Amino acid sequence: MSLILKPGLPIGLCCDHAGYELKNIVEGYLQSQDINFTDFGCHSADSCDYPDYAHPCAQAIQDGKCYPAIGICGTGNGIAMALNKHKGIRAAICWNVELATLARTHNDANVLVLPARHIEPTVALAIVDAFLNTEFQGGRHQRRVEKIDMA
Ligand SMILES: O=C[C@H](O)[C@H](O)[C@H](O)COP(=O)(O)O
Repeated sequence: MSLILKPGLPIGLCCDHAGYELKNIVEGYLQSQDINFTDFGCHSADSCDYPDYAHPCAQAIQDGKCYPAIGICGTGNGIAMALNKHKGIRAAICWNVELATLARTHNDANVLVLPARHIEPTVALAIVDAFLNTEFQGGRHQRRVEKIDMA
Protein backbone atom coordinates (compact mmCIF):
# COMPACT_ATOMS: atom_id res chain seq x y z
CA MET A 1 0.00 0.00 0.00
CA SER A 2 1.29 3.42 -0.94
CA LEU A 3 2.43 5.67 1.88
CA ILE A 4 0.86 8.86 0.58
CA LEU A 5 -2.52 7.77 -0.76
CA LYS A 6 -5.50 9.01 1.21
CA PRO A 7 -8.11 6.36 2.02
CA GLY A 8 -11.01 6.48 -0.42
CA LEU A 9 -9.41 9.04 -2.71
CA PRO A 10 -8.18 8.14 -6.20
CA ILE A 11 -4.99 9.42 -7.73
CA GLY A 12 -5.55 12.08 -10.38
CA LEU A 13 -3.95 11.68 -13.78
CA CYS A 14 -3.56 14.29 -16.51
CA CYS A 15 -1.50 14.55 -19.66
CA ASP A 16 -1.30 15.98 -23.15
CA HIS A 17 -0.74 14.09 -26.41
CA ALA A 18 3.00 13.78 -25.68
CA GLY A 19 2.23 12.09 -22.38
CA TYR A 20 -0.68 9.97 -23.51
CA GLU A 21 1.26 6.77 -24.16
CA LEU A 22 3.17 6.99 -20.86
CA LYS A 23 -0.06 7.77 -19.00
CA ASN A 24 -1.49 4.49 -20.31
CA ILE A 25 1.60 2.67 -19.02
CA VAL A 26 1.28 4.38 -15.63
CA GLU A 27 -2.41 3.44 -15.48
CA GLY A 28 -1.53 -0.19 -16.14
CA TYR A 29 0.98 -0.04 -13.30
CA LEU A 30 -1.54 1.53 -10.91
CA GLN A 31 -4.10 -1.14 -11.82
CA SER A 32 -1.53 -3.84 -11.12
CA GLN A 33 -1.08 -2.30 -7.65
CA ASP A 34 -4.84 -2.01 -7.04
CA ILE A 35 -4.53 1.77 -6.83
CA ASN A 36 -7.62 3.68 -7.96
CA PHE A 37 -7.25 6.67 -10.22
CA THR A 38 -9.32 9.31 -11.99
CA ASP A 39 -8.17 10.10 -15.50
CA PHE A 40 -8.71 13.76 -16.42
CA GLY A 41 -7.40 13.19 -19.96
CA CYS A 42 -6.33 13.65 -22.58
CA HIS A 43 -7.79 10.49 -24.08
CA SER A 44 -5.90 10.11 -27.34
CA ALA A 45 -2.56 10.93 -28.91
CA ASP A 46 -4.12 13.70 -31.01
CA SER A 47 -2.47 17.07 -30.51
CA CYS A 48 -4.02 19.01 -27.62
CA ASP A 49 -3.25 21.65 -24.98
CA TYR A 50 -1.96 20.51 -21.57
CA PRO A 51 -3.69 23.28 -19.52
CA ASP A 52 -7.07 21.85 -20.57
CA TYR A 53 -6.26 18.71 -18.56
CA ALA A 54 -3.97 20.11 -15.87
CA HIS A 55 -6.49 22.62 -14.52
CA PRO A 56 -9.36 20.15 -13.89
CA CYS A 57 -6.91 17.76 -12.24
CA ALA A 58 -5.52 20.47 -9.96
CA GLN A 59 -9.04 21.66 -9.18
CA ALA A 60 -10.01 18.13 -8.14
CA ILE A 61 -7.14 18.07 -5.66
CA GLN A 62 -8.24 21.43 -4.30
CA ASP A 63 -11.81 20.12 -4.00
CA GLY A 64 -10.67 17.04 -2.09
CA LYS A 65 -11.72 14.67 -4.87
CA CYS A 66 -8.33 13.09 -5.55
CA TYR A 67 -4.87 12.91 -4.00
CA PRO A 68 -2.08 12.89 -5.06
CA ALA A 69 -1.81 13.31 -8.86
CA ILE A 70 0.50 12.54 -11.74
CA GLY A 71 0.86 14.90 -14.70
CA ILE A 72 2.63 13.99 -17.92
CA CYS A 73 3.64 16.02 -20.97
CA GLY A 74 6.62 16.06 -23.29
CA THR A 75 9.07 17.94 -21.09
CA GLY A 76 6.99 18.16 -17.94
CA ASN A 77 7.39 21.93 -17.98
CA GLY A 78 4.07 23.03 -19.42
CA ILE A 79 1.84 20.79 -17.37
CA ALA A 80 3.79 21.63 -14.19
CA MET A 81 3.41 25.36 -14.88
CA ALA A 82 -0.35 24.98 -15.28
CA LEU A 83 -0.73 22.78 -12.19
CA ASN A 84 1.35 25.09 -10.03
CA LYS A 85 -0.96 28.04 -10.76
CA HIS A 86 -3.35 26.44 -8.26
CA LYS A 87 -3.02 27.29 -4.58
CA GLY A 88 -1.85 24.34 -2.55
CA ILE A 89 -0.60 22.41 -5.56
CA ARG A 90 3.08 21.47 -5.45
CA ALA A 91 3.90 19.83 -8.78
CA ALA A 92 7.47 18.58 -9.16
CA ILE A 93 9.10 17.52 -12.42
CA CYS A 94 11.10 14.37 -11.75
CA TRP A 95 13.26 12.43 -14.17
CA ASN A 96 14.92 10.04 -11.75
CA VAL A 97 14.11 8.25 -8.50
CA GLU A 98 16.28 10.51 -6.36
CA LEU A 99 14.45 13.64 -7.51
CA ALA A 100 11.09 12.00 -6.84
CA THR A 101 12.21 10.99 -3.37
CA LEU A 102 13.45 14.50 -2.60
CA ALA A 103 10.28 16.05 -4.01
CA ARG A 104 8.42 14.11 -1.34
CA THR A 105 10.82 14.31 1.61
CA HIS A 106 11.70 18.01 1.19
CA ASN A 107 8.81 19.56 -0.76
CA ASP A 108 5.78 17.44 0.13
CA ALA A 109 5.03 17.40 -3.61
CA ASN A 110 1.41 16.46 -4.24
CA VAL A 111 1.73 16.13 -8.01
CA LEU A 112 4.43 14.11 -9.71
CA VAL A 113 5.22 15.44 -13.19
CA LEU A 114 6.91 13.16 -15.69
CA PRO A 115 8.69 14.35 -18.86
CA ALA A 116 7.47 11.61 -21.22
CA ARG A 117 9.79 12.44 -24.11
CA HIS A 118 12.90 12.31 -21.93
CA ILE A 119 12.59 9.20 -19.76
CA GLU A 120 12.17 5.50 -20.42
CA PRO A 121 8.92 3.87 -19.23
CA THR A 122 10.76 1.61 -16.78
CA VAL A 123 12.38 4.65 -15.18
CA ALA A 124 9.01 6.41 -15.11
CA LEU A 125 7.44 3.54 -13.17
CA ALA A 126 10.31 3.46 -10.69
CA ILE A 127 9.78 7.20 -10.21
CA VAL A 128 6.04 6.69 -9.65
CA ASP A 129 6.79 4.00 -7.09
CA ALA A 130 9.25 6.25 -5.22
CA PHE A 131 6.81 9.17 -5.27
CA LEU A 132 3.94 7.12 -3.89
CA ASN A 133 5.98 5.46 -1.18
CA THR A 134 8.03 8.28 0.28
CA GLU A 135 6.80 10.36 3.19
CA PHE A 136 7.34 14.06 3.79
CA GLN A 137 10.07 14.69 6.37
CA GLY A 138 8.48 17.79 7.88
CA GLY A 139 10.71 19.69 10.32
CA ARG A 140 12.53 22.55 8.61
CA HIS A 141 10.83 21.62 5.33
CA GLN A 142 7.35 22.18 6.80
CA ARG A 143 8.10 25.87 7.36
CA ARG A 144 9.36 26.28 3.79
CA VAL A 145 6.44 24.48 2.23
CA GLU A 146 4.01 26.68 4.19
CA LYS A 147 5.73 29.80 2.77
CA ILE A 148 5.15 28.67 -0.83
CA ASP A 149 1.52 29.73 -0.75
CA MET A 150 2.23 33.14 0.82
CA ALA A 151 2.62 34.90 -2.54
O1 LIG B 1 5.79 21.78 -21.97
C1 LIG B 1 5.14 21.37 -22.93
C2 LIG B 1 5.12 19.94 -23.29
O2 LIG B 1 6.40 19.40 -23.37
C3 LIG B 1 4.31 19.59 -24.52
O3 LIG B 1 4.08 18.22 -24.43
C4 LIG B 1 4.97 19.93 -25.81
O4 LIG B 1 5.19 21.34 -25.91
C5 LIG B 1 4.13 19.47 -27.01
O5 LIG B 1 4.81 19.77 -28.19
P1 LIG B 1 4.22 19.42 -29.61
O6 LIG B 1 2.95 20.19 -29.76
O7 LIG B 1 5.27 19.88 -30.58
O8 LIG B 1 3.98 17.95 -29.67
